[in-house]
Amino acid sequence: MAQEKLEQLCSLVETLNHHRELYYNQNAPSVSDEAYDRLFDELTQLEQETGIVMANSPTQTVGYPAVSRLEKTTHPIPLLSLDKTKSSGELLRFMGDQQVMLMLKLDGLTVKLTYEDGTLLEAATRGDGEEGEIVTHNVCGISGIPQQIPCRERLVVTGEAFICPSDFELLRATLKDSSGNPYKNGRNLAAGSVRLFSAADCWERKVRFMPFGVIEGMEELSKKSLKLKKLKEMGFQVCRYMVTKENRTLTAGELEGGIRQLQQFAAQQDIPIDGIVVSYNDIPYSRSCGRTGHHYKDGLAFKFEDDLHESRLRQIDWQPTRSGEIAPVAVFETVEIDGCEVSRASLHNLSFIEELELMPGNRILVSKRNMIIPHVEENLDRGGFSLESLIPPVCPCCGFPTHIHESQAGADGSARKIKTLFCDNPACETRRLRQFVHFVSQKAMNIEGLSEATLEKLIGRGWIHDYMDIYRLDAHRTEIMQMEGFGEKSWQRLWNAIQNSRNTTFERYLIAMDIPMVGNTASRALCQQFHGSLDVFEDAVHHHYDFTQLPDFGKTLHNHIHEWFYDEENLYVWEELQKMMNIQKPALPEPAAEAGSNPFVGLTIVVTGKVEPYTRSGINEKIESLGAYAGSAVSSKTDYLICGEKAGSKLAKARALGIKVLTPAQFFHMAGE
Ligand SMILES: NC(=O)c1ccc[n+]([C@@H]2O[C@H](COP(=O)([O-])OP(=O)(O)OC[C@H]3O[C@@H](n4cnc5c(N)ncnc54)[C@H](O)[C@@H]3O)[C@@H](O)[C@H]2O)c1
Ligand SMILES: [Zn+2]
Repeated sequence: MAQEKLEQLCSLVETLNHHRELYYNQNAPSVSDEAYDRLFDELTQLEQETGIVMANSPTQTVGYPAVSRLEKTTHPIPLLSLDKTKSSGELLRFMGDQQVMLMLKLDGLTVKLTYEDGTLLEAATRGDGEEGEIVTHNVCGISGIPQQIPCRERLVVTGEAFICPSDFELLRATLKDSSGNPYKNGRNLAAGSVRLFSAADCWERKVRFMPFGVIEGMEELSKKSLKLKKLKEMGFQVCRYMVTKENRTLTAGELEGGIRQLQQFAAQQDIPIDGIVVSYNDIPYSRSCGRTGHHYKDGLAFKFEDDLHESRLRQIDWQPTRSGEIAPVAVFETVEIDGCEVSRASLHNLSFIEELELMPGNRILVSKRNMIIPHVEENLDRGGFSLESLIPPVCPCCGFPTHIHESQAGADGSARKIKTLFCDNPACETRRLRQFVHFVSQKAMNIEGLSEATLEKLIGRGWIHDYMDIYRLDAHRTEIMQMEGFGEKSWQRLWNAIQNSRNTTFERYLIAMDIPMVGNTASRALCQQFHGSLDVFEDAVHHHYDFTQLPDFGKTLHNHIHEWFYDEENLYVWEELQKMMNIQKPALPEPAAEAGSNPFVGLTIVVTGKVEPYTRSGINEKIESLGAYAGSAVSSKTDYLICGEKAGSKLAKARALGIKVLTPAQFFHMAGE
C-alpha cells in the first residue's frame, strides 16, 4: 500500500510539472485549471498522509524557471503564489478577528515594477518566484504602467498584467499560440504577450496592468490598503478591493455579499478574475504569519466553486444513429449533479475522445452544461491512450465493418478535422429504426403516439419497410389490435394521428426526408425561396440550382441536397409519399406591411447573446417580420450582427469580417421602434 502511494505521489509530481511547463513557459496548457487544481489537491493530501515531499514538488515551488531568452533578474523578496480554498467556512476561519482586504483575484500574469527616484527602472515577471524575466522593453505596450511617478524613494509594486474578456474574444479569432492553436484563455495570451520581444506586438494584444501590492517603500504606512490608496494618487489603476471594519468579524452572509459585489464589479468592468483574494490588512501582523515555499501565509485565495464532478469511466457504448454515424457514449460511475443521478454522457465523435485521451478506467470530470446536458470535461488520468483499442471493428448492431470518416469542422473558422465512426450498411437495423423515429418526430411528420418501441415492433413484424407503409398500416389493423399493449382504442388513436399527419407543410415534409443538415432553419429558408412548392424546389435541384446563394447555405449543405436527390431511392420516396400528402400552402407574411419603412428589408441579420425581452426564436420572428432574413451563423453574407447581453464568439467573427454590429437599442431604433 505504502509503495503504491509513493508511486502515485511521484507520478503526480511528474504530471503536474509537465502541465506547469506547458502552462508557464509555453502558454499552451493541455488541461483545464480545474483539472490541474484537483491533481494539485490530491498531491497535497498524499504528501500530508505519507510525510514525503519531493524537492521538485509543485506544492513547494512557484511557477517554473523561465526558459525564454529574455534577460533574468532576481527577486530579493520572493514573489510567491497564493494558498487556495473553495470553502467559505475556511475563509471565515482564516479571517478570524483580523481586519482584511477582499480583492479581485485578477487572472493574468504577475508583473513587478521597480521605481527609483520617480522613474520606472525595471519591469519583471514572477518566473519561479526567485528569478523572473525582464520585460521593461514592453511596458510602453501595456496600458496602466506609469513611467514617472511623484515619489522619490525606492518603490516596488506588484500587480497583474491581463487582457479583458471582450478584447480576448476579438483577439482569439486571429492569434495562435506556440503550437499553432487558438489561445485557450486570456491568461495564456496575456502571459505570452508580456513576454514578447517587441512592445509594438504587445500593444496590439491590449494588455492592461493593475497593481495589487507594494512590497518595498512607503514604510511609514502600516496598512496595505493605505499603500494602495497612495498608488492611486500616483496614477495607477489599482485592483478593486474592499476593507472590513476594524475590530468587527464578518458574518458568513456579509462575506458572501462582499464577494458577490466584487464579482459583479468585475463582470461589469470586463475584468477577468478567477477568484477573490483575502489578506490581512495589517502589515506587521502579515509579516508575523510567515511563509511556505509556495505562498505567504497572510493571504488566501477563494476560488469559485466549479461544477465539475469526479467519476470513473467504465466503458464507451457505441450507438448507431440514423445517419450511419456510430455515436460514442461514456458510461461512468453514477454521480449526483444538481440532484440528478448521471451516468452517461455523449462523447460526440472520435476526435473528442482522442483529445481527452479517454480510456476505460480513467478518472474523469463531468459537468452539466447549461444545467441540462451531462458533459465529460476532463480526463485526470491521461497516458497510454490508443484509439485503435477502443474502436469496435464492426457495427454493434449489424456486424458490418466500421469506417472512420474525416470531415472539416470549420464552423468556428478553424481547419480542424473531425473523425467519426460509421456503419456504412444502409440496412443497419438500429440506423433504420432511428430514421423512422426521426420521420414521425414532432418537427417532421408529427405522428403522435408512434413511439420508438411501437415502431420497433411494427418493423420487426415486417409491416413497415418504407415511410409509405406507415400510411398503409390499416392493412394490418386486426393484427395490430391484438398486439400486446394495443386495443381497439389505441389503434384508433394511432390511426387518427397518422391520418392527421397527411395535412402537412413544405418544411415538415422536407425535414422528414432527412437530407443531412436540413433542419428547421434550412427548410424554412427553402420554403421561402421556393414559395412553399416542393415541385418548384425539386425542379431547381434538377436544374443544378446553386444553393450557396441563399443566406447561411454553405458548400457542404449545397452538396448534401444535390447528393440526396441524385439517389434514385430517395427520389422514389420523395414522389410516392407526396401523393399521400396534402401539403398546405404557407401563409407567407406580407413583408410590405412593416417592411417599407425600415432599412432591413432583404438583408441578413444574425443575433448573438440575449436581446431582452425576446427569446431567440422571438427575436428571429421580429427580424423576419421586418422583411429580413434571420441567419444563425455569421458569414460574409451577414449584413448586421445584433449583439445582446453575454455575446459569444460570433462577435469576434463579425469584427474580423468587418460586419456591422448593432446594439439591441440601435436595432430597435433603426426598425422604427
Ligand atoms: N492548466 C494547467 O495546466 C495549469 C498548470 C499550472 C497552473 N495552472 C493554474 O494556475 C494556478 C497556479 O498558478 P499560480 O501559482 O500563478 O497561482 P494563482 O494564479 O492561482 O495565484 C497567485 C497569483 O495570483 C495573482 N493575483 C491576482 N490578483 C491578486 C491579488 N489581488 N492579490 C494577490 N495576488 C493576485 C498573482 O499574480 C499571484 O501570483 C493553478 O491553481 C491552476 O489553476 C494551470
Ligand atoms: Zn450497422
